[in-house]
Amino acid sequence: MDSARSWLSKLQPRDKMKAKKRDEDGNNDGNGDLTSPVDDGSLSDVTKQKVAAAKQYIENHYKEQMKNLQERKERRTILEKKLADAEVSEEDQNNLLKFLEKKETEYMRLQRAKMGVDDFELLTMIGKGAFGEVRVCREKTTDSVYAMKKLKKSEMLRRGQVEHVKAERNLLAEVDSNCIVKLYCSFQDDEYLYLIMEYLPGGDMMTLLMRKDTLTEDEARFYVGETVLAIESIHKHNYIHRDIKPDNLLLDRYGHLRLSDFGLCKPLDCSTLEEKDFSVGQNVNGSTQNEERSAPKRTQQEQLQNWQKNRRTLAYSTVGTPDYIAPEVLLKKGYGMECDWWSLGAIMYEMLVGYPPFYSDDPMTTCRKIVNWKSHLKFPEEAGLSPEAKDLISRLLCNVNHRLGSKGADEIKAHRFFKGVEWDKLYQIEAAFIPEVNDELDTQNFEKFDEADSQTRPSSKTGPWRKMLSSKDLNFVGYTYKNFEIVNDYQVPGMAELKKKPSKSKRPSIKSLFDSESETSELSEVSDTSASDRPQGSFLNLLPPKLEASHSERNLTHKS
Ligand SMILES: Nc1ncnc2c1ncn2[C@@H]1O[C@H](COP(=O)(O)OP(=O)(O)OP(=O)(O)O)[C@@H](O)[C@H]1O
Repeated sequence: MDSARSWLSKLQPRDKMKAKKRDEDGNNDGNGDLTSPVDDGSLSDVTKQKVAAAKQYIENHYKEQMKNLQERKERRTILEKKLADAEVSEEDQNNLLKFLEKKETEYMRLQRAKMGVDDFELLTMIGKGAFGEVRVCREKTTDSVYAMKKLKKSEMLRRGQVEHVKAERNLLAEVDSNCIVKLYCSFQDDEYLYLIMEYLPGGDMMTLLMRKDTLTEDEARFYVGETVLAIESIHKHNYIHRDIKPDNLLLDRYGHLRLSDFGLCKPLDCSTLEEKDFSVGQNVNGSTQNEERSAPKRTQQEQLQNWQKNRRTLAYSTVGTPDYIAPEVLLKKGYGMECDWWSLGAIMYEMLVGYPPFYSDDPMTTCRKIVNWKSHLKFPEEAGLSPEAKDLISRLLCNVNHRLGSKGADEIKAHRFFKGVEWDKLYQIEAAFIPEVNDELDTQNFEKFDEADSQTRPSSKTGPWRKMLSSKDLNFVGYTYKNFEIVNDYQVPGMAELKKKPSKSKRPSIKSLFDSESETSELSEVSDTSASDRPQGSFLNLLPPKLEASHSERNLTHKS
């Protein structure tokens, strides 16, 4: 922090000049000293905002620096240790250490280089949300393929989502887990924020469910299990997702699940409603519960068809779907991590029944049903759920106090629905479905989007929010980020090669000395290894013996 202070004191004279200029312009904001810690009420909002932004910038900068330094030290220690253990001549040892230092310097230079949208070739659109779009893209200098999520700043400001989008970036940058989509870098220009993520070509759970109608319990066990691990990993970092839904469960090329879309939750606005609005028999549209009850009861099949007809429209609408949101979140009563376990229950129900538990054609009615879950949670006979599945769902879709998971994910893992699941092997075994992916740009597992539609959208450059934006917009300070490991793999010539698996020769090759377990596993996340390179094992290993036969039969039809 000492260096932070000296950084600030260097800034002072120029900012004092700016403040003086503002004073002359009649925009007096007090003493004009940006670093003054005393807010005597004379500071303008703009100045306060600048101070906060500078503080955040400095904090991020030094946190990042410390992390880099630490990692650099660790890499050196690992190499030194490996060299000490190996039969390598002193000269080779020195050369390798020098080589590492040279590469480290190159990294630092790369890290300082500014990334921008022009560094990427934009390809097929694979997703559309309330705030922007997601596209496959290719980095021009390296040919590496990524997914680019582009978010409109004006939209973020208008909807008060700035903090949420920062949370998303922070979570992606902070949590390094197999279950979370990996962030490579983030940057911004005047109009947009950009997240460059790994491209997960397996599609999302919404698309899978729309293609399959329902999953078997064995298949659901696999996906619900991986979702449990994903939720657990964000909870461990003290994040709550609040908006877990099938659209946010992405599948990698091997069919394993990763959680995405943190912080951009857009719950239906029920803030004007109170519990009594949901409970006295009148729904938010003014129709009564009796009216709804008197409507002809749909069979499971009819309800499923109706849901599928409306599903995509709901997903791309600006309000989104409330179907998976916990009652306490809807009621804005204050909520904790348990709300994510409710969403898990709703998703599990949809996997097995075909539509979510509180589905209605009108989203506000869905909200009412969620809040009154006691009288609306029903399991259709036709769906034929096992008692274990019903029990788990019922223990997730219930009051916070009784909800499984409120004392940690282990409570859920221990439920009898998961009997036989080896949790620490879940991400290494064969997935329930292996997506068909023909090449790194294949987008067959995604919906087709109308390109013309995205280009005709009005530019925020002309809107009232434009005034608040500039590429140095204070609202978005601290958004820019680069993932060292990824830059490392792709941009430093020779480094990826150095991280390949050890050669089979008895004497370790110089290159193989760079290998470490964590490095190779990280590399396998992004490199083009074939499915057969994954650890052997099968989803069948997870299942209780009596379920195995039915699962393998289904595998024949689902896996091509
Ligand atoms: N890294 C990725 N790899 C592959 N597909 C992705 C990736 N990120 C997002 N998608 C696709 O884009 C869709 C929308 O992404 P996401 O939900 O993150 O965007 P959003 O604008 O925040 O949407 P929402 O309206 O749900 O908040 C996802 O459902 C998925 O199909």
